[in-house]
Amino acid sequence: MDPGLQPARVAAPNGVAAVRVEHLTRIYEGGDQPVTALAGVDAAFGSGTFTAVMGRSGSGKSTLLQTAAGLDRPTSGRVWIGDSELSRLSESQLTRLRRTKIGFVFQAFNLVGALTVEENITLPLRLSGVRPDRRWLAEVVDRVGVGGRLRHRPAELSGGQQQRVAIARALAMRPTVVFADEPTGALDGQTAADVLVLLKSIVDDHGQTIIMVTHDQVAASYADRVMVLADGRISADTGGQA
Ligand SMILES: Nc1ncnc2c1ncn2[C@@H]1O[C@H](COP(=O)(O)OP(=O)(O)OP(=O)(O)O)[C@@H](O)[C@H]1O
Repeated sequence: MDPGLQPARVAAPNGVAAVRVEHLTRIYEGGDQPVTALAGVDAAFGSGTFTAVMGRSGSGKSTLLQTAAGLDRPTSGRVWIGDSELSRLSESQLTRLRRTKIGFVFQAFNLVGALTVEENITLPLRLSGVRPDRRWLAEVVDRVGVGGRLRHRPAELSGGQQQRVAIARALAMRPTVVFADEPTGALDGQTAADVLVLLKSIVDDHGQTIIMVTHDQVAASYADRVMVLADGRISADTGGQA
């Protein structure tokens, strides 16, 4: 772990963390034996911070991301996105919150091949029926550097460009938090570095909050906090606890 890492800012200026999890537990039933993927995780992710979540395969990283992002319900424990506590929300409220407050970036980009770059970026807005904030969108497109490719299809772009489009799409709604699962896993070293510089600059310049799962120490070095999971628990954390 990089000893030069800065301690995380845990809370937003108004005292509300962008994301908070309390005693988060996820047990998968159904197999021969129940699997405890998360065993009571407590953590707060301050507004404007960039956290890398690391740990060996099977340590619970994806499960933490999925439950914190409201894609999966925990077995017990609670999750807040800003001041919304997810277990209090109905499925439709949760879907709305995911669409408006949360951005996702995945290893496999997950762009829609039949849509243009511009249509991909504005898809979350159309799905939520939200009127686009044209100035913000222009800023996002400019920031990720895909302005010259708006009418192209994803297949016409390089992997790095596709991931930049996915990042623009994740930011289109001005979400409270962006969850990124191995966002550079499919990219070569230089392209990965460019994408990580972009993510970091979005945190530094726009106060965006990013939680990124990665296996890669180099990728983690761009974050201002590194949290390590082992057997569903936090085994190391350069930032503050909840
Ligand atoms: N749907 C599921 N059903 C049963 N067990 C599961 C399920 N999803 C995950 N697990 C188990 O939960 C544990 C944590 O899995 P998780 O995917 O969160 O780990 P991870 O740290 O993200 O791993 P990797 O780095 O390999 O992606 C593992 O033991 C995994 O086998």
